[in-house]
Amino acid sequence: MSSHSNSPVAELAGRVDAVGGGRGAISLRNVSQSYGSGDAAVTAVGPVDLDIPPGEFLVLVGASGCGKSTLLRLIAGFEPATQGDVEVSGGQPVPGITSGVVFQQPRLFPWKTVGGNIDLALKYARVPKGERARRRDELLTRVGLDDTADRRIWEISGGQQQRVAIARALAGQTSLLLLDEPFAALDALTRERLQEDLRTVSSDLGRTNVFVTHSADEAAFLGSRIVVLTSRPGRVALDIPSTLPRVGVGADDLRGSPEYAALRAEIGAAVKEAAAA
Ligand SMILES: Nc1ncnc2c1ncn2[C@@H]1O[C@H](COP(=O)(O)OP(=O)(O)OP(=O)(O)O)[C@@H](O)[C@H]1O
Repeated sequence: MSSHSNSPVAELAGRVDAVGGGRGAISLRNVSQSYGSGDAAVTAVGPVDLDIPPGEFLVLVGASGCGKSTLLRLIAGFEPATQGDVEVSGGQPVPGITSGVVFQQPRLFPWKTVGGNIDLALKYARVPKGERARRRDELLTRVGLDDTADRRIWEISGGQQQRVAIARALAGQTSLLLLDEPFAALDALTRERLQEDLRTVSSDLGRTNVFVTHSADEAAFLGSRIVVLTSRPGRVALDIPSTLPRVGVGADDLRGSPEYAALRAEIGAAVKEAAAA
């Protein structure tokens, strides 16, 4: 078991979305995204074909500017693809409904308290008013932020703010979590701790995760499958299923294992090769 197997975030995962009916599945068919027109047109990504079954922890990795965030935005439904079909849970992606999103910066509402940020997410998730306070406290307890509901956002650390952002994403109880370099701005220790919590969460059945990163370390540690993108326009250069165990081994043991080292090296080499191609 991970050293954080009983962590609050892990417990929370058990409550998010029942498995079944293809919820959380992602299908990308011949998907491309371009910006601008004429000589100024830029194709950011594609064409990409990808099937992500429910429960997968897919890491998208590639050099800066290769289109990782663009692909994530298409899956979130923030913008329509210029070409191809994007389906989530068997239909069109709908922001805030078919997925929860965590960005590099927590993007919390600074004028609201910690609890107020979660309340708003519960409201958008159409959780009945009478249930919101209980659910909010439950979420905060389970991301390790007991007794912070009344704190202002600037009174808590960056790592704590990112925990609030994760709780907020989970408040919607979506079967898909999209994470765009969520730990990049954090110190190394906090980053490792949150990676461990997230990995433990993901080993619970039911939720699909798509996680964007530059880091081969992070990709090897987190992914049940790692997709390496080419340089812009990002296409699938390599699709690597991870054989690392997702439960039953501690984070330190995993990070110290030769299998992890080999996977990390394979990803690192593939990213370099794909960026140069
Ligand atoms: N709204 C937009 N308008 C014009 N160009 C865009 C837009 N969004 C992205 N691009 C371009 O598309 C390309 C891919 O950008 P994207 O942010 O998806 O890459 P990325 O792999 O996530 O980069 P990084 O790792 O640096 O965050 C870049 O060249 C970027 O400038």
